[in-house]
Amino acid sequence: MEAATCSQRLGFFSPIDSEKATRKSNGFVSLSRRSNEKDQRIRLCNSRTSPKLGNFKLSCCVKNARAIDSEQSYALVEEPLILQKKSQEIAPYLRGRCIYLVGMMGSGKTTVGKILSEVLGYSFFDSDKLVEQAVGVTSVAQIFKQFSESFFRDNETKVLQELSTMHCQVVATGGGAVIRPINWKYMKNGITVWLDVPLEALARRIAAVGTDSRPLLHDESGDAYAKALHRLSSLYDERGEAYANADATVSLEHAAAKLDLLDVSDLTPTAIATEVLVQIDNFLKGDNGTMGIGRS
Ligand SMILES: Nc1ncnc2c1ncn2[C@@H]1O[C@H](COP(=O)(O)OP(=O)(O)O)[C@@H](O)[C@H]1O
Ligand SMILES: O=C(O)C1=C[C@@H](OP(=O)(O)O)[C@@H](O)[C@H](O)C1
Repeated sequence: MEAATCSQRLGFFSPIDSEKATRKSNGFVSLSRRSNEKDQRIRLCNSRTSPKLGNFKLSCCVKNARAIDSEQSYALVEEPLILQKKSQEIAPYLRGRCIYLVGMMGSGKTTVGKILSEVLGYSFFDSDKLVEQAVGVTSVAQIFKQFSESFFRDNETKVLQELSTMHCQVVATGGGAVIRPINWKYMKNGITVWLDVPLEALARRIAAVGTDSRPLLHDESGDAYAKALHRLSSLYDERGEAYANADATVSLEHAAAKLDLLDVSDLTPTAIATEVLVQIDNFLKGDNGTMGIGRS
């Protein structure tokens, strides 16, 4: 559905091209227009978390509203609709195959994976959480501390083996799942997608949330961004080739360029989820020229 149709369907709003749109600091997107009598403002969904039209939280108020022009804001309103359209387009060709998101720590596997699962009607699993449940602890950090990294890796492989027998799920894998060839055997029962995020952006995200839950990055002292960037760089040197085994790659740099964005940080998780579906579609059509398995 086009955004204009959406707003028209709401019954009391003119087509979108006569409106102004902007994102609020709370993540909501506002559409506003000036009428002869008063300003009207409508709040649509939180575009970061609620891609489904059916989930739009709607409220309308009449007050003096300052409208800000921004082409990017129009895109934000339309993003959930574009995502939904793309998912409807490729769903029949997925035929229930699972989607495995791989990528470095902090690349957005969990955030984007949840959005994808919702729009595709799939279940969502975070393999780290399944390992925690299997071991009976509450954090991966605890597993590394009480047992060892190799104990964690063994359990990660068992979890991926179990998941590989299932259908209709999006799996956010742990950043290191790619290093064991046996894990690829299990993940290749579905479609694997690499979220390729520049290391500087990863370090910024991780510095913002802290490294407590990521034992391979945890360091008590020093500048969090610099430490994270340094450690991520050496992990990436070891793993870069392994990530490239994925069936499809979503390069945030390419995705940002496509949308005329200067910085990958301006890409919303919804836009990234859409790009995942675009790249899966290319893979299914065999457009990547090497491993296409055909859409039908
Ligand atoms: N597109 C994005 N833009 C900005 N921050 C993001 C984006 N995607 C994820 N994040 C943030 O980065 C952090 C790591 O994301 P997460 O989804 O947990 O990554 P992963 O599962 O790959 O480790 C979280 O704080 C999340 O909110
Ligand atoms: O890169 C890695 O080796 C790891 C990534 C983590 O998952 P996320 O990528 O979800 O942070 C988690 O599996 C563990 O801390 C090891």
